[in-house]
Formats: sequence, C-alpha cells, structure tokens
Amino acid sequence: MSLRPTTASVRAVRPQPRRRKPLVVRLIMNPLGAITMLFLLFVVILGVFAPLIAPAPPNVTDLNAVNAPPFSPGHLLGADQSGRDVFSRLVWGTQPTIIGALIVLIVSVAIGVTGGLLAGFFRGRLEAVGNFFTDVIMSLPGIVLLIALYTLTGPNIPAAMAVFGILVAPTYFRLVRAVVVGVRGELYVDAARVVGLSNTRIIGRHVLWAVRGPVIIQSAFIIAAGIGIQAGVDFLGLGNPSQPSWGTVMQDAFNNIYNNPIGVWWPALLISLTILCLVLLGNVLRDELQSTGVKPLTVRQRRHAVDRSEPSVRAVPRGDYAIAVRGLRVGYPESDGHIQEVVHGVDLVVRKGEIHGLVGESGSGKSQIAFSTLGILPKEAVTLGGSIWLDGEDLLADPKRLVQARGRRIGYVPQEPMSNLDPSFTIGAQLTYGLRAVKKISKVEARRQLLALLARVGIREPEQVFKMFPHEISGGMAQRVLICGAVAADPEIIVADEATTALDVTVQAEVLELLRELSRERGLAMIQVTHNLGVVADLCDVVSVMRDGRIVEEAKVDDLFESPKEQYTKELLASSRSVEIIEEAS
Ligand SMILES: Nc1ncnc2c1ncn2[C@@H]1O[C@H](COP(=O)(O)OP(=O)(O)OP(=O)(O)O)[C@@H](O)[C@H]1O
Repeated sequence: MSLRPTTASVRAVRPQPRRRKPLVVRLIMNPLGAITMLFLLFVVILGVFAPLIAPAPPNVTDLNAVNAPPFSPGHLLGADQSGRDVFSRLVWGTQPTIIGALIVLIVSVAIGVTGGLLAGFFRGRLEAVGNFFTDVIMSLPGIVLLIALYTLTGPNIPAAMAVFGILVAPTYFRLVRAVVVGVRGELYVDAARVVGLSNTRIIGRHVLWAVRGPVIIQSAFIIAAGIGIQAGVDFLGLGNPSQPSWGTVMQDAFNNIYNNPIGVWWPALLISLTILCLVLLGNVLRDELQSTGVKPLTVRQRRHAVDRSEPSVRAVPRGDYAIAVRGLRVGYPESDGHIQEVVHGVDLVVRKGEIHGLVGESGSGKSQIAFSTLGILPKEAVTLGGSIWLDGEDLLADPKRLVQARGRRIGYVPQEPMSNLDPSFTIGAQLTYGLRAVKKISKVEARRQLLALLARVGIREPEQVFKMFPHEISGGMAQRVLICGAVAADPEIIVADEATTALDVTVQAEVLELLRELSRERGLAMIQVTHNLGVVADLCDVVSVMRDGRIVEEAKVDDLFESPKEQYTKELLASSRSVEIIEEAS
C-alpha cells in the first residue's frame, strides 16, 4: 500500500527507542528557549564582567554631560541629572540585581522545597504545621513587611531579599507537597519500601526526581519575581543609594522625568526584558520537562497521513455482519516526526449474534481495535487507514457517525468496573443519565427500564442498588451495573475490553454466563478483548489471534483449540496450558 507524500511519514517497523537529547540541548534547539537564554546570558555577562564592560565607574559625575541624550559622545544611553553615565550604572547595577534574585531563590527553595518534601512524604503533624505556616506567611502583606524591615535594618537589600524569599517559599511548599503526595502513593514507592530502602533513599531516588521538573520551572518565575521586587524596593528608595542597581537607576530617572523623559526607558526596558525572558524560559522549560517529546500532529498532518485509497478497504462488506473492520491501520507519532504503526491493516468481521474473541499477547494491538470501533483511541493516535462498517456505513469516513453509533449501536463494557463509575453520583443517576443521553425517554421511563434490566443482569434488590453510591457495591455488582448500562440502549454489538479480568474467579464465571445469555436473548454480537484463553473457550464462538498488530489466525473456537494452524497460536495455547498446570499443581 503506497502512501501519499506526508509531512509525517509512517514507519511500520519498530525502531530502536531514541534517547531524548539533554535538556540544555533541547532548550537551545527551541527558538524561544535559545533567544531567552541568549538574552539572560548577556545579562549574566554584564553582571560578571561589569568592571571590564562599563566605560566608567558607577558614581563618577561629568558635569558637562548632565541629562545628556542617548548616543552622546562617551554616553551610549545618555547621562542622568548628576552627569553619571546611565549605561555604566546599569552595567554596575546588574550584579547586585542578580545576587538579590539569587538570594530570593536560595531562601525560598531551601525552605519551600525541604518543607514540601517532608510534609508531603511524612504527612501527619508535619504537614499540618507546614500548612499552618504557609497560610500565615501567605496572609502577610509582603511589601508592607519589607518597608517595616527597612526601619530595623536600614537600606539592606540582601536582608530584604531573604525576607522576600521566606514570603514566596509557600509557592514551593504547596507545589512540592502536592507532587510528593501523588508520588508517595505510587506502587513503585511501595515496592521500594518493601525491598527495604530507607525513607532517605526513597526521597533521594524517587521523590526528588519527580519534583525536579516543577521546581526548575517554578524557579524561573521566582527569579523573575525576585528581580521585579528588588527593582520595586530600590525604586521606593529602600535600597542603598550609593550602590547602583536597576531599581535605583530607575528611581533616579523617574525623579528627573520632566527634564529627561527618555532616561526611564533604559532601566525599564532592561528590567522588563529580563523578566519577560525568565517567564518565557519558564514556559519553554515546562513544555520540555513535562512533555513526552512527541509533538501532537496538526490536523493537516493527520489528514495527510491517512490513506483511504485501498479499494478493498472501501468496498462495502457483504454478508450478515454486525460490524466489519477492513484494513485498519493505527499509529502513534514519535519524537522524530514519524508515525509508528501499531496496527497493520487488520480485517475483522463479527457476524450478527456472534461472540468474537480477540486474543493475543500484551501490546499486540487488541485494545487499539476495540477502541477504534468505539472511536475512543487516545487523542495522539492516528487512524492511518481502513474502514469500520456498521449497517452499510463506514464509521471512519465520518466521525459524526462514529459518535452517534457509540453508546447507541455499539456498547462498551470496560475492564475496571469501579474506576468507570463516578463516586459522586448514585448508580441510578449514572445509569439514567447515560440512557437518556442516547434515548429520548422520560426519567420515569428510564428508571422503569433500568430497574428491569438491573434485575435481569442479576442485581437482587435493584431499587436499593439504584440509590447506592459505587463504593457501596462490590466489584462484581459494579460490572453487572456497567453491563446493564451498555445494553440499556439496545445496541447491536458490545465491545468488552478484558471485562472479567478485575473480578475473582467465581464472579468471573457468573459475568461470563450473563454475557452469553444476553447475547443469545438479544441477538447481540460481542467483541471480547482478552488475553485469557479460558474466557475464549467459555464464551466465544469465533476467535482471532493477534500478534504485533496483525491477526495471524481466525477460526471457530473449537477448531482453534483442536487444530491450531499457525505456529504462534500453538505456542500461545501451549503456554496457556502450562500456566493451568502450574496453577493446578500449586
Ligand atoms: N498512547 C500510546 N502511545 C504510543 N503507543 C501506544 C499508545 N497506546 C498503545 N500504544 C502501542 O500500541 C500497541 C498496541 O497496544 P494495545 O494496548 O492495543 O495492546 P493490547 O494487545 O491491548 O495490550 P494489553 O493486553 O496489554 O492491553 C503497543 O505497542 C503499545 O505500545
């Protein structure tokens, strides 16, 4: 099958996973990252090499140059009301400004990150105390506090910046605490505890790694805030007038604004550009640190990637099918712009009333097919080609048809019953809402139908269960509720993705029995996605075996178990039997 020229070409063979470039390289390669870093580097060079760059010392006056305009001889940006060179004063003022911002950063990181780590990891009293201090600090009026500090310490910018660092520490505290609370609940942290790692090592290895991204991103914004506040404090006259900083240059220029209006431009421009670059760099850092490196395809790229030219894919399937998949190809974009194809031209015909098992090892593409028929592939997935036929209509040719069919003509039974029910609403409210979304009936009629159906799927006291919340029912009941929801709209086909995997063996058998009965009673076709050959043997009429995004064998269930044709199917059956033998022996 040939592909039209595409902006994102498709690759069917899985390449070696590409290592992502180091963060600095990625930042340099990002145009916005490169420009902002270049400007910030320029600022740092100004600060570090001030004695070499500045043409004059900061406080030297030249009475002949009072209020000299920009580009006067010897005064690139002009001179102030005392005849001091503005460019030199800005250059000399860069270092104290950077140091002030760094003091804010160091103090706030030391307090906020440490506090957040401890509070989030150990929780309990530590967290309560941390939250209390955070609330207290956040309620303090920052600028008033800095002015009050002036009465105690005099013009002491480092002390003012350290206090500002304490005032902004809660932003780190809250951020880090929230991330750590999430991480400490992860299974890999439990696993680290079980293997005997100490808390210090768990924090050092797992937790610190998780918070590094958010902390780096936040730091860019905190430095920007530090520069702004320092300029503000100096502008208010709370800094040391003998030591130039961007804020004091700004203050001098403002005091002289009627005689030399252009004088305020230069410090304002320098402060604004530096803050702007830090904020933009923060945004670039967020994009780089929090993304997977894979850029979502544009609508145009998606359109170009789709190939609908294959005639066999376009032909309306014949026969008594409930759903027919033709030449389905699904892919995912990779960081280098290629699309990695994971389902390679799959054909699957499910006849009316047939229960069709889709088996295969993990990652073989079973869920991609199930999700394609429902139109619920992850948003980054690209349907590269193929068709999905329901009653003579190609659902893939018109996304609206797919949306209309979902829930009405194609029902879905998911794998995790509990996580598919909203804990905030009663069972009845959720079922009624779902049914009325697809069927134009009154609430009373919906309730009547649903209560009858709940009884049918084996719920003993439907009226009671209708009023219950999901946490009040068992996993098996929850799965029956979801099956009730899936069949309530009278669909022609049900797609069940590992519908019994999360249930214990006895409940599994009951749910399988229920699905079989519903299929018979209602002439319902089903696609059963499973890796369990026992489920296939118990439930299915026909089975398709998948491997690496292809169907390698399709057969009636009895034929497949008695005389599998493909080597892979034989291996799959053999491995399933050996698991059964081990389970029986143990
Ligand atoms: N969001 C995604 N981004 C990139 N690749 C994905 C994504 N989801 C699935 N894949 C890839 O698609 C392929 C098929 O995955 P799929 O989930 O359909 O397999 P499966 O047979 O259903 O496996 P399992 O039984 O484990 O659910 C795999 O190679 C997987 O890595």
